[in-house]
Amino acid sequence: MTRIIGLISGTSVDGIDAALVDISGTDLDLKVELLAGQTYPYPAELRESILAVCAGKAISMAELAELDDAIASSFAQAAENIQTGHQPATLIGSHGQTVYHRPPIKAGGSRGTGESNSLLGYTLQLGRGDLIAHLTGITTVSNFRVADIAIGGHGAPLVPRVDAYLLSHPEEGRCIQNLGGIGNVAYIPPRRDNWLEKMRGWDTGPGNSLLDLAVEHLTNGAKTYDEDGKWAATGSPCQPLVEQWLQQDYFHLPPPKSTGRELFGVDYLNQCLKDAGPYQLSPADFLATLTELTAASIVHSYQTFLPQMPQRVFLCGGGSRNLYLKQRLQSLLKTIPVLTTHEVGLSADFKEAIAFAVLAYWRQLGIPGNLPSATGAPHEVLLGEIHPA
Ligand SMILES: Nc1ncnc2c1ncn2[C@@H]1O[C@H](COP(=O)(O)OP(=O)(O)OP(=O)(O)O)[C@@H](O)[C@H]1O
Ligand SMILES: CC(=O)N[C@H]1[C@@H]2OC[C@@H](O2)[C@@H](O)[C@@H]1O[C@H](C)C(=O)O
Repeated sequence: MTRIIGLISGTSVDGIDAALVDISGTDLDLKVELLAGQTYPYPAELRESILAVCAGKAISMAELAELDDAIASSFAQAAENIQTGHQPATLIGSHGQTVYHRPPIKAGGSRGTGESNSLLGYTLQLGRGDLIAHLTGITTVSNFRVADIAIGGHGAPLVPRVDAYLLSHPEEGRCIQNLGGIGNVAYIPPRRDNWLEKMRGWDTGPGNSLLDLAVEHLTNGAKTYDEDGKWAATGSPCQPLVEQWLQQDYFHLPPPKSTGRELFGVDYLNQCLKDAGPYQLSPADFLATLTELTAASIVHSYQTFLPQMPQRVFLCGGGSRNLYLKQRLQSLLKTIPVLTTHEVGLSADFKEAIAFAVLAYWRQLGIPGNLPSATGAPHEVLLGEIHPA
């Protein structure tokens, strides 16, 4: 058994999710016990700087270096805090903070952002692992995405392989739907025959990113999200707008595929606001319409790209607390029950942090972490760079 800390700040940039876990086994016998989970909000100024860079602000190399180390220090502090009252951990898996993600393009294809001709993807997670290792005195694995990207994969999503071993079922096909800033799905067929090869995974598109940006816009920054989806629930979706927005290229791109705030960010929201102009929607109707787009884009992607629909859908990530979004997903999925991973014993809030603890553990054991059918990489590969303390 190994005691490990998993750390991630996702595309919502709401803070650092830290999980302290005990891990044993390797794949089908993999066992994870969550001892502590906590979200540590970024200092407001640091969050602002990160969001500005994510939105495309140009900064100098000196500023980049400062940002990298400010993030690493916050991650190290989160690792220290999560161990309070527990026996110390011997390993950290730190995802870091994504500030840029560019999916690869197939020859002759387009990634939809039209900014480069190179074929490989590129991704940048800040919060350097060697500084986290130095500050905590704990060996740290970081930079998980780059090895998959270097061989032609998207480097995302990476959690599906962990989902496979923690959430597969002998008879039931399952979708594990993360609703972070960006949404992503892992489809796990029943655990028989070549079930792992039959798995699928991809980024479904917006999770909370458009909703959060809209709430910030509509409240002049007073609120950052719609708690439990209460505001949106008082509105009604504008169906013609949803249909129009569903025409967007990304939703029709076959998986494997990945995306980020580069696509579903501020510019995207501004276009949505523009499109909504002629309909004169109330703020609640606008939020309900964005929620409907989020739910419908997810369900359409299952209907279009899965070999068969799952028997149950399990939500995780902050958006699983948005009851209106959950209700819309349930309504569109009709008889397929929509639950949360919490209901099958895995924290819906800390699953991503737990996953990076598992990926660090696999890296140390020499076990590959990517699932080629989800990242599009040509083969399995070891993920992460090890920084000894
Ligand atoms: N009670 C709640 N009601 C509605 N939405 C919520 C609630 N709690 C959290 N959220 C949403 O969840 C978001 C954070 O989710 P999460 O931490 O899973 O995202 P992330 O890890 O940053 O993203 P990603 O998975 O894309 O990397 C918040 O920005 C907010 O929109
Ligand atoms: C580049 C990047 O940080 N991608 C994130 C993002 O947030 C959700 C979705 O887009 C997913 O692809 C990924 O994170 C999770 C942890 C993953 O790799 O599975």
